[in-house]
Order: sequence, then C-alpha cells, then structure tokens
Amino acid sequence: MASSNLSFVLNKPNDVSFEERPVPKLQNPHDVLVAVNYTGICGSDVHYWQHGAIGHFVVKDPMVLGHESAGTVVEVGSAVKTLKKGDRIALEPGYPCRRCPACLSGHYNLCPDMVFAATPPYDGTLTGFWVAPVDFCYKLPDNVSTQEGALIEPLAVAVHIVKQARVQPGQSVVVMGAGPVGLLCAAVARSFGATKVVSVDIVQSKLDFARSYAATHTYASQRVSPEENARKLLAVADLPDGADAVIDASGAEPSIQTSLHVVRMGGTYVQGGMGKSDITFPIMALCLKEVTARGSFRYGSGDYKLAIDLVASGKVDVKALINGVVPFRDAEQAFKKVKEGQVIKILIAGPNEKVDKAIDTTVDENKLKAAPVTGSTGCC
Ligand SMILES: NC(=O)c1ccc[n+]([C@@H]2O[C@H](COP(=O)([O-])OP(=O)(O)OC[C@H]3O[C@@H](n4cnc5c(N)ncnc54)[C@H](O)[C@@H]3O)[C@@H](O)[C@H]2O)c1
Ligand SMILES: OC[C@H](O)C(O)[C@@H](O)CO
Repeated sequence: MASSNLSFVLNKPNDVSFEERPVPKLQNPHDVLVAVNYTGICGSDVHYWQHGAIGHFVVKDPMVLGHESAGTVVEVGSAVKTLKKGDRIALEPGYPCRRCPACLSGHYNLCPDMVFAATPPYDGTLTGFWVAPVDFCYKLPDNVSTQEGALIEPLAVAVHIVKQARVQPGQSVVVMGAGPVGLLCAAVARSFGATKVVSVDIVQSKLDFARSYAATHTYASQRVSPEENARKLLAVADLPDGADAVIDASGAEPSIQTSLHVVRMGGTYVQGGMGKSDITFPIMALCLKEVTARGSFRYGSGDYKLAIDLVASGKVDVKALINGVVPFRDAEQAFKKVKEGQVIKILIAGPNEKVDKAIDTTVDENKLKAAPVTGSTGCC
C-alpha cells in the first residue's frame, strides 16, 4: 500500500501546512479504510481557511480541511459485507450518533452530535487515508468516475434542498445563486421534472454558464428593491403568478428578501444558502401568501444514493462543473482560485494520486469567466 498520509492542515486563519500523519486504523468491524483519491473544495473550507470560524464552529486546534471526497477501499473490517478492497466509493463525510431523537426519526443530518469532516473540532478528508463506517461509503457504478464521485457531496446537498422544496413535474423553480450548489439545485430540479428553472445571480458569466447547464431562464439581480427585482424576474421568466418553489442557494440577504416576493401564493421557499445569521425577512409576504418555508441542512436518508443515481443515469452532469484537478501539494493555490471566484469546482488529487500536469489555473472560458464573488458569505 502506498502509505503517505500527508494531510492539508489549517493551523489558524490563512496559515496552512502539509503534515505527514499516521495512517488511521479501523475503529470497529463495520469500518472501511479508504485511500482518498479526489476532494473538491467547498465554500465552507475556504471560509475556515480565511476566517477560522463559521458561526459557532470555531477552529481552535489545527484541523485537516476538506469534506467533498471520493476514494478507493484499501481495507475492510471483519463485519463488512457490502464493499471490498478496490471498490471506488463516494464518501459521506458526516457521522451521526444513530441514537438521538433526530437520528431515530430518520433525520440523521440533524443529529446534535454529528461528527462532520472539517467542521471543528473534527479533521477533514484532505488526507491520504480515511476511516469511515461502511454505510456512509457509497459504491460508484462503473460509469461514474472517481472524480465525479467527489461531486456527489455537493450534489447530495442539492438533492436535499430540492426534496425540501417538494418539486413536482411541471413546476417552476427559481434558484437564487449560481455557484456550485445553485447550479446543482437547478439540475436536480430539472431532473425532478420542473419545466421552468430560473437561475439568479449577480455575476453575468455565472448566469451564462447556468443557462448552458440546467436553467431554462436566467435573471441578473439588480440593485433595486426586493419587490422590484421580483417583478422584473417574474417578467423575464414569464411567471405572472409567481414561482411554485424558490430556493436560496446564495445566502445573500437581498436574494432572500426577493425570494419571498417571487414565490407564488401557497408556494414553497427553501433556505439552502448560509449567509448572515440574522437578516431582515419579509414576514408579511410569508404570512399573506401562506408560503411554506423550510430550511435544508446537508443531506439525509437516501440523498447520497439518489445523487449517485442521477449522475449514473445521465440526468445530472457533474463533470461539467469540474474546472481542473491539481496535485495535493497545490492545495493552497487551489484554495486561492476558489476564493478569487475563478473556478466552479476544482479537485485536489489525494497525496498518493498521480496527476499528469501541475496546477491547472486556466479556467475554461466556456465554463466560467473569472469574476469576483460578492454577497455570498460562505456560511456566516
Ligand atoms: N444548507 C447546506 O447544508 C449547505 C451546504 C453547502 C453549502 N451551503 C451554502 O449554500 C450557498 C451556496 O454554496 P456555493 O458553494 O454554491 O457558494 P458560492 O458562493 O459559490 O455561490 C453563491 C452564489 O450566490 C451569488 N450571489 C451573491 N449575492 C447574490 C444576490 N444578491 N442574488 C443572487 N445571487 C447572489 C454569488 O455570485 C454566487 O454565485 C452558500 O451560502 C453555502 O454556504 C449550504
Ligand atoms: O456540504 C456540507 C457543508 O459544507 C457543511 O455543512 C458546512 O457548510 C458546515 O459544516
């Protein structure tokens, strides 16, 4: 076994280092040891790197970053029946207690004792080897690459959000934000049968990509009142009665405010974006339209499986979001690219993975023109 367990460690804000750590050992008979092949960078990783905290999650001790990973099984525990050495898997990176009321009611994503990769104090997956319970490792079908496997995590976030929106065939869905999560929400909404999917952003190049990807319509949010933005958006999308469902995947206050004016009478609003903890929220629109408002946090029962099925069946294309793959030693540069808004999704190869070329900093112009991201705060 190639045995580098080099890890990408956040020591404190804007201070990262590479550290060779001991290869972890199986903790119980239902565990598997996974060689991490590819890891995507999430806005939350970048936020921890820059600020050292997201809400009440504060990095107090050095923490390995990363939680969007796929890899290859290298060892299985004695009770493991469903995976074997050599299987390629998508890693679900959060492990609930399995005993609390949330877990027992089937909402394990709400477990208060969740051990989630790269959410302090827990280390993340930007490392050589990772131990996981077998039921949180999902075998990838032959037609889904391991690189695509790394995008199952953000896709599962989008699956959970769109499920929360209860999207039905023939419905209209407006998605605020055309970052990776918003793009994937648009794609999942289409796969659920939504016939009109409107992507909204403040960056035109992101909207151009969204239109080529999954959106049937786009709207560039303007510096006008939420009511005025909503009026213009609904006109562009030809939705005179409002949208059946509105998803916020931006976390930006103006977009959340606009959403409540965009949703139809009796429609559904889902808060997927994580921005400021407290904002001014148009409760009168919520009340008068009898809007159903739901939150969405990570992913739960069936979401990873559905995400993989959507990719395997060709209903959602995650490959289109990958701008490049970089060697492990280029992890910090890759984080910089994400921070600068120059990529949609960049993958970091595991420390034991060979990557032919050095960091691919050239962004495919067809995917995204470099543009600074403002408004979305990456969680807090
Ligand atoms: N609910 C969850 O479990 C969960 C999981 C992962 C990420 N998130 C959150 O989802 C959001 C999206 O994640 P991402 O990785 O795509 O982030 P991102 O920052 O790449 O995307 C956010 C997008 O919102 C756009 N935006 C900013 N202000 C806007 C406005 N006023 N109107 C419309 N669009 C605006 C930005 O230009 C950007 O394209 C983030 O807030 C992130 O923290 C939530
Ligand atoms: O996709 C999972 C999310 O990135 C995490 O929940 C993070 O935002 C907070 O820990």
